[in-house]
Amino acid sequence: MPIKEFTDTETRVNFKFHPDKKTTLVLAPFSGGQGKSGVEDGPEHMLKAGLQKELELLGWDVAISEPLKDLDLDKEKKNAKDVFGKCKRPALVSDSAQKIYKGVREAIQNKTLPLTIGGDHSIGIGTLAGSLAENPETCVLWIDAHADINTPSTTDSGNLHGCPVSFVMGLDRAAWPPQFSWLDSVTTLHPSKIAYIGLRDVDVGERKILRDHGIAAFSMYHVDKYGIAKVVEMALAKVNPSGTNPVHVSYDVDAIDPLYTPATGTPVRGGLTLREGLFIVEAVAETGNLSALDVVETNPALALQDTHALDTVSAGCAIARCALGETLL
Ligand SMILES: NC(=[NH2+])NCCC[C@H](N)C(=O)O
Ligand SMILES: [Mn+2]
Ligand SMILES: [Mn+2]
Repeated sequence: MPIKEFTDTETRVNFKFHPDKKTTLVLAPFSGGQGKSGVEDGPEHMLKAGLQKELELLGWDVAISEPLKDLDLDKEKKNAKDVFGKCKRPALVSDSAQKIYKGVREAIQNKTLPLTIGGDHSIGIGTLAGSLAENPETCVLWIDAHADINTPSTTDSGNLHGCPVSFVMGLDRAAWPPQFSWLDSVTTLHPSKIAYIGLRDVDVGERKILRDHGIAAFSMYHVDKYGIAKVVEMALAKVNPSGTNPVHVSYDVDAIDPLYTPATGTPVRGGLTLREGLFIVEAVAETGNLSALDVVETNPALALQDTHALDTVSAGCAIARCALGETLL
């Protein structure tokens, strides 16, 4: 059978929340949620790799939004006073997340699917809050080696990219840096509406939070035990039992094994194969319920050789394409 070229606008996938196939690439070149610089260059690398054109070839109309355009990241990161308890750079992280929140809301209001490219995972505060503000029914798949659900009380590192989920859930509100109060006006994410896939490096405090709230957490053990197809099915059944709600996928490239995505700040061995990683978003695409996607933690500066950066960036682009229906044509 000849290989079909991806120029059709008709696909077997029906994006129920985006039947017109319009997306906004929300660029989030941000690194304040952790200590390593270079992760802010993720969006530029993915664009240089041709992401926009690739999505257009899949039949998507692509707009670009740059909510952090006026941010002087280097200058803001030097502000030594931006600390609250153990939390590093809360003012910078909160301000940037709020800008991304507005960008994501605007993308949804324009009837486009927000595809946010990071940047470190602290931007997930903004993207999830944006999705929830526009549709409180939104459920979440968090694809990651880490749970990113530390609170200002439980975090050891003080890096806010390890905390986004707890903020969006409104956990440990009393310990929040004051800058995050804008989140109070946004519907919080209910613990029954998030499932993790790919976990293998979860802090002690995070384990307790996951257990206490009965959060669906599929670790690499479950991937090995059940296979990735069954795991995605179980995760979706848990967060979206009716199958009718929008699904926001927040994808940390470190969920995939560092063999395939080495250029990332907190790599953990024993991860998803590249195919397992892509299968997750293909399966979500197939449900037709994808409503938003984040691809985060690509840090080309951490490559030890050229292929490391290329592999990581191309995996990031592949996640975006597969989520938007490439392999289901
Ligand atoms: N988005 C990430 N890569 N997060 C890594 C978090 C690591 C660790 N659990 C922390 O809180 O610091
Ligand atoms: Mn991670
Ligand atoms: Mn993460």
